Amino acid sequence: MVVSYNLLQSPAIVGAGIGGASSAFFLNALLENEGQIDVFERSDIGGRLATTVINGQEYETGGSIIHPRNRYLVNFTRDLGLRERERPDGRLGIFDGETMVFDGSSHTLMMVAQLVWHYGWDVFNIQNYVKDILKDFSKIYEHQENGYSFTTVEKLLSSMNPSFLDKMKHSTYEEFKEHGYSNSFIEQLVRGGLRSNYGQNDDIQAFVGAVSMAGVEPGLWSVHGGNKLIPQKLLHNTETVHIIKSDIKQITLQSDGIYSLTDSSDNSVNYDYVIIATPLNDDISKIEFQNFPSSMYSFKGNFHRTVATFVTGFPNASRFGYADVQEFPEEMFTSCKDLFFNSIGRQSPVDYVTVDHEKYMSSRPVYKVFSRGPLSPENINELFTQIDDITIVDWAGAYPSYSSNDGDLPPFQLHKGMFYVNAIESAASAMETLAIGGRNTALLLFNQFSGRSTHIDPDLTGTQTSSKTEL
Ligand SMILES: CC(C)=CCC/C(C)=C/CC/C(C)=C/CSC[C@H](N)C(=O)O
Repeated sequence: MVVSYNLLQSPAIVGAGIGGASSAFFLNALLENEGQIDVFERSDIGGRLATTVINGQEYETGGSIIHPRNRYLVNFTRDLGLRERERPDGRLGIFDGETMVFDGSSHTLMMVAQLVWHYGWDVFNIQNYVKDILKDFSKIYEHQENGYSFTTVEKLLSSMNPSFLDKMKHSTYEEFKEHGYSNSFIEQLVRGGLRSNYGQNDDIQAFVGAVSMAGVEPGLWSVHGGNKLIPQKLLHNTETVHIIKSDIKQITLQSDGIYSLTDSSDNSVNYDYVIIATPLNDDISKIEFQNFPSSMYSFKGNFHRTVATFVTGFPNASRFGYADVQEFPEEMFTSCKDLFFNSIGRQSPVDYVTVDHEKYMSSRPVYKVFSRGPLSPENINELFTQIDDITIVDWAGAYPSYSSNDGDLPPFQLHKGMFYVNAIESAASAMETLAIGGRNTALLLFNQFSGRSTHIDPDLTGTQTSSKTEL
């Protein structure tokens, strides 16, 4: 099919993280490298891709990781000439607030044996559970290859499998209980993973619970040099992208249907298409909407606060029942719902390489503690001894605060020519879901202005979409 289009103005993308960068990348491909895409980059770049420098070395602030079946992130990493970061081996432990209820070995086979000893067949069943969901989830890649786009998160999820919507209406605990998993498996491994990945407990909706379980599988990785290199290089390598360093504080709908973007210095620019790639939730968004109809979605949901406390020092081994600090696990999950911290993990710098392992082992260890609020000096002294440095990153907009029944989801299309990448975070917040949201908004914009209405909200249930490649 030949599509003719005439985009008179540059479209604007507000946000230069993974969602904004993938939106720009895919839109550029759809526009066949023509024209200009204005990307507004905030001055306070933080969020999931930020890094924290301690003692001259850079560490990932958030917990963002890549699953080998995250097609976009894997392809971006390869195509941008980036590579997987090497990682020192690590043991997993689970602390229930009193004692260590699981203490894993660093040897994979031994660890599997220990998991089976503790949790029985649940260990194998969870792998099949995640595999089955990932199989359906992967259908989105074919839909997007075929140029299909969705105006709502519900329609996008249903195109993968209508049952995904049901998962948003009950809790993770209920989901795994229904599937026959034991209480100890759910309360220790599932809850522990959720507390580490999303700072929340197993009472939140089950779709995010499933994504979190994909996030505790073996074989996950980050990018050498930092995950932030993906959006940075994506934007840099896309010739038609014009980066504007500016904080957009207001979007006004004019009487002629044009969107006027105003920044913190009161400069305004007009666009007929805008993609917003930053969370709009009331409690963290600084963007105000003017003159939009009252029927436009209102962003009442909150974002979850996670504090990352980097401690250079030694863990207080005896507090956790260890005779020696060497026995302390590299990654510690917690299973107690109201414990003052969510997880503790030994950190390696973003440029860690195995050949430097001895240097890494002989230097003072750096641990990252995730918690819901700031740790008190007593908290830190309970967890660590011989402390050299404490660096605190208060991450107000880590991921949405989920509930057990997330019904009212924000749409991808907020207004005729205004789209919203981060709507997808209401289903599950992860780098890959944001890349999918980014491509969906690029396709929506393109399909809309080129009149391809059959490619907007198609009913794909029961159809096997062809694998025809069409960006
Ligand atoms: C629906 C399922 C089971 C998977 C979808 C594919 C997907 C998005 C996998 C990502 C798994 C992952 C790395 C989860 C970690 S939690 C998110 C993390 N905090 C982040 O910010 O990336």
